[in-house]
Amino acid sequence: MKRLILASSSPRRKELLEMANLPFEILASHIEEEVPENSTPEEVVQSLAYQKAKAVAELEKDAYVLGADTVVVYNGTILGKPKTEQEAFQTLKLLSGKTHEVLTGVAILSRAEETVFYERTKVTFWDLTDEEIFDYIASGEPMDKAGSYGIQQRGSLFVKRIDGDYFSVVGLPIARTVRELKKLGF
Ligand SMILES: Cc1cn([C@H]2C[C@H](O)[C@@H](COP(=O)(O)OP(=O)(O)OP(=O)(O)O)O2)c(=O)[nH]c1=O
Repeated sequence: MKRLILASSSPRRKELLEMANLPFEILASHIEEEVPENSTPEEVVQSLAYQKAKAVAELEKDAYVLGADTVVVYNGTILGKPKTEQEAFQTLKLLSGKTHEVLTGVAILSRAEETVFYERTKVTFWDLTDEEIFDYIASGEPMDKAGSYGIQQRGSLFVKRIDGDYFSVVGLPIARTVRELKKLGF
């Protein structure tokens, strides 16, 4: 029986992986994430997912360890979690009425093998009024989320169109992840 560890403190990733009906443990790594310089957003999410999984894989040598990372990309720029409410406002103002991409990188590592991939989802927002943005920030929802919104909560009210895996926007492309786990013998 193969052991699977989710290297994440995200309750959303835990819930999504639970849908797979595979037994797993959780061991979050709390590493200092190092963003590789001069790299594309696709490389960044895969590298960060790898770093999160690697930190735990080094401690748990007989397990498969899954790490993931989600970013929002607009106009080639990565928009991560907002550091301040002002930054959340600027981000949401930027995304208003436009289409952005959400990239989630996933790494599954064991001593013997590794799989790293990413999924891209395009999300189009309605035009947002400043009042809508202020109210949303006051709810506290944007602060721990890439791109300053959560599509699974009140952020859903901003979404006009989505093209790609919804669950990848929430934090883990579960269908692809399960397919990759099956290839690894789960
Ligand atoms: C765009 C978007 C992001 N998010 C979340 C997913 C991720 O949890 C978070 C991006 O931060 P991440 O650094 O990817 O993950 P995390 O810090 O929450 O968890 P861990 O590193 O321990 O695995 O933003 C949503 O919940 N909904 C959304 O619509």
